Amino acid sequence: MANIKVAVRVRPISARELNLTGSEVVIRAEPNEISLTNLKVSSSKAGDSRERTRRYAFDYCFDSSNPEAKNYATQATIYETLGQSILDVMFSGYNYCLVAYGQSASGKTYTMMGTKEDPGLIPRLCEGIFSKIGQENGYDRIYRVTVR
Ligand SMILES: Nc1ncnc2c1ncn2[C@@H]1O[C@H](COP(=O)(O)OP(=O)(O)OP(=O)(O)O)[C@@H](O)[C@H]1O
Repeated sequence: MANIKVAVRVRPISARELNLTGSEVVIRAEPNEISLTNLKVSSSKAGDSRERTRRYAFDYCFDSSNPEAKNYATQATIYETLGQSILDVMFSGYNYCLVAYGQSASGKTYTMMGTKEDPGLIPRLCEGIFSKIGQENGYDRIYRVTVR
């Protein structure tokens, strides 16, 4: 199993971005692939050396661009897909590092922390840690949880 996994999440277009002229790139997220279509490049590509559609593969791709869509990835979806395996690794005694990377306003804080009403990965993981400890039977293990 690879030691590093990369997940991409597509957030909704903001009102500000909608008003921007020139934001003519269409994003599609499949479970393991993101494709970006530059609408400025014609489908025939006549006289244009640029690719109209570029595809990028990742371990996980979450489409949170449209809450009405069937495949909309909620905060719970992200936790169920990533969080559970993180807990399994942690409870097997390994260290785990979770990093959010992306440009400003791309949704790092929303995904990691979320809101009070709809928490993100970190609060859900904290709950998961304590609920897993609570499920452990017997007194042969002592857990020490620290926040640094
Ligand atoms: N999946 C999402 N669904 C709905 N809204 C989102 C989502 N992701 C981000 N947003 C909204 O987009 C805005 C920017 O997100 P956020 O603050 O998480 O970005 P950031 O990457 O942490 O930015 P910065 O690096 O500048 O701190 C916020 O208003 C947030 O609520």
